[in-house]
Amino acid sequence: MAAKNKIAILGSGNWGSTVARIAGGNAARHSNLFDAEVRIWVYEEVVNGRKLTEIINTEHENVKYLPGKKLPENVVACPEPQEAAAGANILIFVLPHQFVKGLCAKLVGHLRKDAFAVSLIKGVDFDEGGVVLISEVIRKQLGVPCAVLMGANVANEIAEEQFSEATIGYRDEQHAQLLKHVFQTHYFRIAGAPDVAGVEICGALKNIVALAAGFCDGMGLGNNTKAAVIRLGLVEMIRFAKHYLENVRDATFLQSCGVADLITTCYGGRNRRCAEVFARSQGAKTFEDIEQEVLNGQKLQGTLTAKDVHAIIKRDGLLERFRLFTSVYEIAFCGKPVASLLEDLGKQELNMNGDIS
Ligand SMILES: NC(=O)C1=CN([C@@H]2O[C@H](COP(=O)(O)OP(=O)(O)OC[C@H]3O[C@@H](n4cnc5c(N)ncnc54)[C@H](O)[C@@H]3O)[C@@H](O)[C@H]2O)C=CC1
Ligand SMILES: O=C(CO)COP(=O)(O)O
Repeated sequence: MAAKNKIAILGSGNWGSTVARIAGGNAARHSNLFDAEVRIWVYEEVVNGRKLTEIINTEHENVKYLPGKKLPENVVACPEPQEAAAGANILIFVLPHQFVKGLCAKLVGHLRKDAFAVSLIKGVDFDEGGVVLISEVIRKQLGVPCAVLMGANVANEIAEEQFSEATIGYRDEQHAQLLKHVFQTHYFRIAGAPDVAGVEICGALKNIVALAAGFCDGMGLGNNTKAAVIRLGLVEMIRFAKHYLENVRDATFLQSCGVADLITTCYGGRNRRCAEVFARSQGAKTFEDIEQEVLNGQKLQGTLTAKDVHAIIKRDGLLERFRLFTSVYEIAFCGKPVASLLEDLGKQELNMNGDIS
Protein backbone atom coordinates (compact mmCIF):
# COMPACT_ATOMS: atom_id res chain seq x y z
CA MET A 1 0.00 0.00 0.00
CA ALA A 2 1.29 3.49 -0.85
CA ALA A 3 2.38 5.58 2.14
CA LYS A 4 -0.08 8.26 3.21
CA ASN A 5 0.51 11.86 2.21
CA LYS A 6 2.34 13.61 5.00
CA ILE A 7 3.01 17.34 5.24
CA ALA A 8 6.17 19.01 6.55
CA ILE A 9 6.57 22.77 6.90
CA LEU A 10 10.09 24.12 6.62
CA GLY A 11 10.12 27.53 8.22
CA SER A 12 8.17 29.02 11.11
CA GLY A 13 8.21 32.79 10.80
CA ASN A 14 5.13 34.99 10.47
CA TRP A 15 3.90 33.34 7.25
CA GLY A 16 5.23 29.88 8.11
CA SER A 17 3.28 29.88 11.37
CA THR A 18 0.13 31.13 9.65
CA VAL A 19 0.45 28.39 7.06
CA ALA A 20 0.88 25.88 9.88
CA ARG A 21 -2.57 26.89 11.16
CA ILE A 22 -4.05 26.27 7.71
CA ALA A 23 -2.18 23.09 6.74
CA GLY A 24 -2.49 21.65 10.25
CA GLY A 25 -6.24 22.24 10.18
CA ASN A 26 -6.59 20.70 6.73
CA ALA A 27 -4.44 17.65 7.58
CA ALA A 28 -6.70 16.93 10.55
CA ARG A 29 -9.88 17.61 8.56
CA HIS A 30 -8.99 15.61 5.42
CA SER A 31 -8.00 12.40 7.22
CA ASN A 32 -8.67 10.43 4.02
CA LEU A 33 -5.90 12.38 2.28
CA PHE A 34 -3.30 13.22 4.92
CA ASP A 35 -1.50 11.88 7.94
CA ALA A 36 -2.81 14.06 10.76
CA GLU A 37 0.60 14.96 12.17
CA VAL A 38 2.23 17.99 10.51
CA ARG A 39 5.80 18.66 11.53
CA ILE A 40 7.25 22.14 11.32
CA TRP A 41 10.93 22.96 11.33
CA VAL A 42 11.67 25.79 13.73
CA TYR A 43 14.98 27.64 13.59
CA GLU A 44 15.69 27.22 17.27
CA GLU A 45 16.02 30.24 19.47
CA VAL A 46 15.44 31.06 23.10
CA VAL A 47 12.40 33.21 23.81
CA ASN A 48 11.73 34.38 27.37
CA GLY A 49 14.26 31.83 28.67
CA ARG A 50 12.65 28.86 26.87
CA LYS A 51 13.31 27.09 23.58
CA LEU A 52 10.85 28.17 20.92
CA THR A 53 10.18 24.55 19.89
CA GLU A 54 9.28 23.70 23.49
CA ILE A 55 6.94 26.69 23.72
CA ILE A 56 5.22 25.72 20.47
CA ASN A 57 4.84 22.09 21.51
CA THR A 58 3.36 22.96 24.93
CA GLU A 59 1.50 26.26 24.42
CA HIS A 60 0.69 25.60 20.71
CA GLU A 61 1.61 29.14 19.84
CA ASN A 62 4.58 30.72 18.08
CA VAL A 63 4.85 33.51 20.62
CA LYS A 64 7.60 35.31 18.74
CA TYR A 65 6.45 35.26 15.09
CA LEU A 66 2.67 34.87 15.37
CA PRO A 67 1.70 35.87 18.88
CA GLY A 68 -1.90 35.51 19.98
CA LYS A 69 -2.86 32.78 17.50
CA LYS A 70 -3.06 29.13 18.48
CA LEU A 71 -1.62 26.44 16.24
CA PRO A 72 -3.52 23.16 15.89
CA GLU A 73 -2.24 20.53 18.33
CA ASN A 74 -1.33 18.16 15.47
CA VAL A 75 1.40 20.64 14.43
CA VAL A 76 4.65 19.46 16.00
CA ALA A 77 7.74 21.70 16.16
CA CYS A 78 11.15 20.15 15.44
CA PRO A 79 14.52 21.90 15.83
CA GLU A 80 16.19 19.77 13.14
CA PRO A 81 15.03 20.00 9.52
CA GLN A 82 15.71 16.29 8.86
CA GLU A 83 13.43 15.37 11.74
CA ALA A 84 10.70 17.69 10.42
CA ALA A 85 10.91 16.25 6.90
CA ALA A 86 11.13 12.59 7.97
CA GLY A 87 8.38 10.54 6.31
CA ALA A 88 6.84 13.56 4.57
CA ASN A 89 6.13 13.70 0.84
CA ILE A 90 4.72 17.25 0.78
CA LEU A 91 7.42 19.76 1.71
CA ILE A 92 6.29 23.34 2.22
CA PHE A 93 9.25 25.73 2.02
CA VAL A 94 8.46 29.00 3.79
CA LEU A 95 11.56 30.73 5.07
CA PRO A 96 13.46 33.88 4.07
CA HIS A 97 15.14 33.19 0.74
CA GLN A 98 18.67 33.86 2.00
CA PHE A 99 18.49 30.70 4.15
CA VAL A 100 17.14 28.24 1.60
CA LYS A 101 20.43 26.79 0.32
CA GLY A 102 21.67 26.07 3.84
CA LEU A 103 18.41 24.33 4.68
CA CYS A 104 18.39 22.23 1.50
CA ALA A 105 21.97 21.11 2.18
CA LYS A 106 20.78 19.60 5.45
CA LEU A 107 17.86 17.81 3.80
CA VAL A 108 19.80 16.06 1.03
CA GLY A 109 19.51 12.29 1.44
CA HIS A 110 16.76 12.53 4.07
CA LEU A 111 13.65 12.75 1.89
CA ARG A 112 10.93 10.29 0.94
CA LYS A 113 11.31 8.97 -2.63
CA ASP A 114 7.98 10.43 -3.74
CA ALA A 115 8.57 13.79 -2.04
CA PHE A 116 7.71 17.03 -3.83
CA ALA A 117 7.99 20.63 -2.71
CA VAL A 118 6.02 23.84 -2.82
CA SER A 119 7.82 27.12 -2.25
CA LEU A 120 6.05 30.05 -0.57
CA ILE A 121 9.30 32.02 -0.57
CA LYS A 122 9.25 35.48 -2.13
CA GLY A 123 12.76 36.06 -3.37
CA VAL A 124 15.05 35.16 -6.21
CA ASP A 125 18.62 34.00 -6.70
CA PHE A 126 21.12 34.80 -9.43
CA ASP A 127 24.17 33.12 -10.94
CA GLU A 128 26.46 33.91 -13.88
CA GLY A 129 23.74 32.63 -16.22
CA GLY A 130 21.10 35.02 -14.91
CA VAL A 131 17.95 34.62 -12.82
CA VAL A 132 17.58 31.47 -10.74
CA LEU A 133 14.16 30.96 -9.21
CA ILE A 134 14.09 29.72 -5.61
CA SER A 135 11.89 26.82 -6.74
CA GLU A 136 14.76 25.88 -9.08
CA VAL A 137 17.28 26.06 -6.25
CA ILE A 138 15.10 23.63 -4.27
CA ARG A 139 14.47 21.37 -7.28
CA LYS A 140 18.13 21.15 -8.18
CA GLN A 141 19.55 20.80 -4.68
CA LEU A 142 17.04 18.18 -3.56
CA GLY A 143 16.11 16.52 -6.85
CA VAL A 144 12.38 16.97 -6.20
CA PRO A 145 9.69 18.72 -8.29
CA CYS A 146 8.77 22.12 -6.88
CA ALA A 147 5.55 24.11 -7.29
CA VAL A 148 5.03 27.58 -5.82
CA LEU A 149 2.25 29.34 -3.93
CA MET A 150 2.15 33.14 -4.01
CA GLY A 151 -0.57 35.69 -3.49
CA ALA A 152 -1.88 38.76 -1.71
CA ASN A 153 -1.20 37.17 1.63
CA VAL A 154 -0.20 39.48 4.45
CA ALA A 155 0.17 36.76 7.06
CA ASN A 156 -1.40 38.51 10.05
CA GLU A 157 -4.62 39.10 8.09
CA ILE A 158 -4.84 35.45 7.04
CA ALA A 159 -4.18 34.40 10.64
CA GLU A 160 -7.29 36.49 11.45
CA GLU A 161 -9.09 34.35 8.84
CA GLN A 162 -9.89 37.34 6.64
CA PHE A 163 -10.88 36.38 3.09
CA SER A 164 -7.98 36.19 0.66
CA GLU A 165 -6.70 34.33 -2.37
CA ALA A 166 -3.49 32.70 -3.57
CA THR A 167 -2.12 31.24 -6.78
CA ILE A 168 -0.38 27.89 -7.10
CA GLY A 169 2.11 27.85 -9.98
CA TYR A 170 2.61 24.28 -11.07
CA ARG A 171 4.00 21.89 -13.65
CA ASP A 172 2.42 18.71 -12.27
CA GLU A 173 -1.36 19.02 -12.11
CA GLN A 174 -1.78 16.14 -9.63
CA HIS A 175 0.59 17.85 -7.21
CA ALA A 176 -1.35 21.10 -7.66
CA GLN A 177 -4.67 19.40 -6.88
CA LEU A 178 -3.23 17.86 -3.71
CA LEU A 179 -1.72 21.19 -2.70
CA LYS A 180 -5.11 22.81 -3.09
CA HIS A 181 -6.36 20.44 -0.38
CA VAL A 182 -3.38 21.36 1.80
CA PHE A 183 -4.03 25.10 1.61
CA GLN A 184 -7.63 25.89 0.75
CA THR A 185 -10.10 26.94 3.43
CA HIS A 186 -13.35 28.89 3.31
CA TYR A 187 -11.36 32.11 3.81
CA PHE A 188 -8.22 31.21 1.81
CA ARG A 189 -9.14 30.48 -1.80
CA ILE A 190 -6.68 28.78 -4.10
CA ALA A 191 -6.39 29.17 -7.88
CA GLY A 192 -3.83 27.49 -10.13
CA ALA A 193 -1.69 28.61 -13.04
CA PRO A 194 0.57 26.32 -15.10
CA ASP A 195 3.28 28.99 -14.92
CA VAL A 196 5.74 28.41 -12.08
CA ALA A 197 8.17 31.07 -13.30
CA GLY A 198 5.55 33.77 -13.77
CA VAL A 199 3.87 33.18 -10.42
CA GLU A 200 7.18 33.09 -8.57
CA ILE A 201 8.83 36.11 -10.16
CA CYS A 202 5.77 38.25 -9.34
CA GLY A 203 6.19 37.35 -5.65
CA ALA A 204 9.85 38.31 -5.67
CA LEU A 205 9.71 41.55 -7.65
CA LYS A 206 6.69 43.12 -5.96
CA ASN A 207 8.85 43.54 -2.85
CA ILE A 208 11.05 46.07 -4.70
CA VAL A 209 7.98 48.05 -5.72
CA ALA A 210 6.76 47.94 -2.10
CA LEU A 211 9.96 49.71 -1.04
CA ALA A 212 9.20 52.48 -3.53
CA ALA A 213 5.65 52.70 -2.14
CA GLY A 214 7.07 52.99 1.38
CA PHE A 215 9.39 55.80 0.26
CA CYS A 216 6.32 57.67 -1.02
CA ASP A 217 4.57 57.19 2.32
CA GLY A 218 7.68 58.38 4.15
CA MET A 219 7.68 61.54 2.02
CA GLY A 220 4.05 62.15 2.95
CA LEU A 221 2.79 61.73 -0.62
CA GLY A 222 -0.75 60.73 -1.48
CA ASN A 223 -2.67 58.04 -3.28
CA ASN A 224 -2.15 59.20 -6.86
CA THR A 225 1.62 59.01 -6.49
CA LYS A 226 1.45 55.60 -4.92
CA ALA A 227 -0.87 54.36 -7.67
CA ALA A 228 1.59 55.63 -10.29
CA VAL A 229 4.46 53.88 -8.52
CA ILE A 230 2.46 50.66 -8.37
CA ARG A 231 1.62 50.89 -12.09
CA LEU A 232 5.16 51.73 -13.16
CA GLY A 233 6.43 48.96 -10.89
CA LEU A 234 4.06 46.47 -12.46
CA VAL A 235 5.31 47.44 -15.92
CA GLU A 236 8.90 46.75 -14.79
CA MET A 237 7.85 43.45 -13.21
CA ILE A 238 6.30 42.32 -16.50
CA ARG A 239 9.27 43.60 -18.50
CA PHE A 240 11.76 41.82 -16.24
CA ALA A 241 9.77 38.56 -16.24
CA LYS A 242 9.50 38.53 -20.03
CA HIS A 243 13.15 39.43 -20.55
CA TYR A 244 14.69 36.92 -18.19
CA LEU A 245 12.22 34.00 -18.13
CA GLU A 246 10.59 31.88 -20.78
CA ASN A 247 6.88 31.32 -21.39
CA VAL A 248 5.58 33.64 -18.68
CA ARG A 249 1.84 34.08 -19.25
CA ASP A 250 0.15 37.49 -19.36
CA ALA A 251 -2.81 36.14 -17.36
CA THR A 252 -0.52 35.37 -14.41
CA PHE A 253 -0.12 39.08 -13.70
CA LEU A 254 -3.89 39.31 -13.13
CA GLN A 255 -3.90 36.48 -10.59
CA SER A 256 -3.59 36.98 -6.84
CA CYS A 257 0.17 36.45 -7.19
CA GLY A 258 0.37 39.41 -9.57
CA VAL A 259 -1.48 42.67 -9.26
CA ALA A 260 -3.27 41.73 -6.00
CA ASP A 261 -0.07 40.90 -4.13
CA LEU A 262 1.53 44.06 -5.47
CA ILE A 263 -1.31 46.17 -4.09
CA THR A 264 -1.49 44.53 -0.66
CA THR A 265 2.27 44.68 -0.17
CA CYS A 266 2.41 48.34 -1.21
CA TYR A 267 -0.21 49.14 1.44
CA GLY A 268 0.23 46.60 4.22
CA GLY A 269 3.59 44.82 3.96
CA ARG A 270 6.77 44.90 6.01
CA ASN A 271 8.88 46.11 3.07
CA ARG A 272 6.58 49.12 2.74
CA ARG A 273 6.67 49.77 6.49
CA CYS A 274 10.46 49.65 6.75
CA ALA A 275 10.88 51.82 3.65
CA GLU A 276 8.64 54.46 5.21
CA VAL A 277 10.83 54.47 8.33
CA PHE A 278 13.92 54.67 6.10
CA ALA A 279 12.54 57.69 4.23
CA ARG A 280 11.55 59.47 7.45
CA SER A 281 15.02 58.88 8.94
CA GLN A 282 16.54 60.94 6.06
CA GLY A 283 19.67 58.85 5.79
CA ALA A 284 20.21 58.39 9.53
CA LYS A 285 19.27 54.69 9.54
CA THR A 286 20.20 51.78 7.30
CA PHE A 287 17.73 49.10 6.32
CA GLU A 288 19.65 46.67 8.54
CA ASP A 289 19.07 48.95 11.55
CA ILE A 290 15.41 49.30 10.67
CA GLU A 291 14.86 45.56 10.13
CA GLN A 292 16.19 44.93 13.61
CA GLU A 293 14.35 47.82 15.21
CA VAL A 294 10.95 47.31 13.60
CA LEU A 295 10.57 43.62 12.74
CA ASN A 296 11.57 41.70 15.92
CA GLY A 297 13.38 38.91 14.05
CA GLN A 298 11.21 38.93 10.93
CA LYS A 299 13.13 39.47 7.71
CA LEU A 300 12.93 41.88 4.78
CA GLN A 301 13.14 40.29 1.36
CA GLY A 302 12.85 43.36 -0.87
CA THR A 303 16.20 44.97 -0.11
CA LEU A 304 18.15 41.79 -0.98
CA THR A 305 16.07 41.36 -4.11
CA ALA A 306 16.65 45.00 -5.12
CA LYS A 307 20.40 44.48 -4.78
CA ASP A 308 20.46 41.26 -6.80
CA VAL A 309 18.14 42.56 -9.51
CA HIS A 310 20.24 45.71 -9.82
CA ALA A 311 23.39 43.63 -10.34
CA ILE A 312 21.88 41.71 -13.23
CA ILE A 313 20.22 44.63 -15.02
CA LYS A 314 23.44 46.62 -14.69
CA ARG A 315 25.45 43.72 -16.08
CA ASP A 316 23.07 43.53 -19.02
CA GLY A 317 23.03 47.28 -19.70
CA LEU A 318 19.32 47.59 -18.87
CA LEU A 319 19.27 50.23 -16.12
CA GLU A 320 17.35 52.71 -18.30
CA ARG A 321 14.61 50.13 -18.85
CA PHE A 322 14.19 49.62 -15.10
CA ARG A 323 14.20 53.11 -13.63
CA LEU A 324 12.09 52.24 -10.61
CA PHE A 325 14.13 49.16 -9.69
CA THR A 326 17.34 51.17 -10.22
CA SER A 327 16.15 54.12 -8.21
CA VAL A 328 15.06 51.94 -5.27
CA TYR A 329 18.49 50.33 -5.23
CA GLU A 330 20.34 53.66 -5.35
CA ILE A 331 18.23 55.14 -2.58
CA ALA A 332 18.50 52.05 -0.36
CA PHE A 333 22.21 51.41 -0.84
CA CYS A 334 24.00 54.35 -2.46
CA GLY A 335 22.88 57.30 -0.34
CA LYS A 336 20.71 58.93 -3.02
CA PRO A 337 17.93 61.08 -1.52
CA VAL A 338 14.50 59.50 -1.32
CA ALA A 339 12.99 62.32 -3.41
CA SER A 340 15.13 61.21 -6.37
CA LEU A 341 12.69 58.33 -6.88
CA LEU A 342 10.13 60.65 -8.42
CA GLU A 343 12.74 62.69 -10.31
CA ASP A 344 13.97 59.44 -11.87
CA LEU A 345 10.47 58.26 -12.73
CA GLY A 346 9.58 61.71 -14.09
CA LYS A 347 12.45 61.57 -16.59
CA GLN A 348 10.95 58.73 -18.58
CA GLU A 349 8.72 59.55 -21.55
CA LEU A 350 5.43 57.68 -21.41
CA ASN A 351 4.15 56.06 -24.58
CA MET A 352 1.37 57.73 -26.59
CA ASN A 353 0.40 54.49 -28.34
CA GLY A 354 -1.12 52.63 -25.39
CA ASP A 355 1.78 50.19 -25.34
CA ILE A 356 3.48 49.25 -22.08
CA SER A 357 6.38 47.24 -23.47
N1 LIG B 1 4.89 37.37 6.44
C1 LIG B 1 4.12 37.50 5.37
O1 LIG B 1 3.10 38.21 5.41
C2 LIG B 1 4.44 36.75 4.12
C3 LIG B 1 5.70 36.24 3.87
N2 LIG B 1 5.96 35.58 2.71
C4 LIG B 1 7.28 35.04 2.40
O2 LIG B 1 7.49 33.88 3.19
C5 LIG B 1 8.89 33.71 3.45
C6 LIG B 1 9.09 33.49 4.93
O3 LIG B 1 8.66 34.62 5.63
P1 LIG B 1 8.03 34.61 7.09
O4 LIG B 1 7.41 33.30 7.41
O5 LIG B 1 7.16 35.82 7.16
O6 LIG B 1 9.33 34.76 8.02
P2 LIG B 1 9.68 35.96 9.02
O7 LIG B 1 10.34 37.05 8.27
O8 LIG B 1 8.48 36.31 9.83
O9 LIG B 1 10.68 35.29 10.05
C7 LIG B 1 12.04 35.04 9.80
C8 LIG B 1 12.27 33.56 9.99
O10 LIG B 1 13.62 33.26 9.67
C9 LIG B 1 14.13 32.42 10.68
N3 LIG B 1 15.58 32.54 10.71
C10 LIG B 1 16.34 33.50 11.28
N4 LIG B 1 17.65 33.24 11.08
C11 LIG B 1 17.70 32.08 10.38
C12 LIG B 1 18.77 31.32 9.85
N5 LIG B 1 20.05 31.68 10.01
N6 LIG B 1 18.46 30.19 9.16
C13 LIG B 1 17.18 29.83 8.97
N7 LIG B 1 16.13 30.53 9.43
C14 LIG B 1 16.40 31.65 10.13
C15 LIG B 1 13.45 32.88 11.93
O11 LIG B 1 13.54 31.89 12.93
C16 LIG B 1 12.04 33.08 11.42
O12 LIG B 1 11.34 31.88 11.41
C17 LIG B 1 9.59 34.98 2.90
O13 LIG B 1 10.15 34.71 1.63
C18 LIG B 1 8.44 35.97 2.75
O14 LIG B 1 8.65 36.91 1.70
C19 LIG B 1 4.98 35.36 1.78
C20 LIG B 1 3.71 35.81 1.99
C21 LIG B 1 3.35 36.57 3.15
O1 LIG C 1 4.23 38.96 0.63
C1 LIG C 1 3.55 39.57 1.42
C2 LIG C 1 2.10 39.74 1.24
O2 LIG C 1 1.60 38.96 0.21
C3 LIG C 1 4.16 40.22 2.60
O3 LIG C 1 5.04 41.21 2.18
P1 LIG C 1 6.12 41.77 3.20
O4 LIG C 1 7.24 40.78 3.26
O5 LIG C 1 6.51 43.10 2.63
O6 LIG C 1 5.40 41.90 4.51
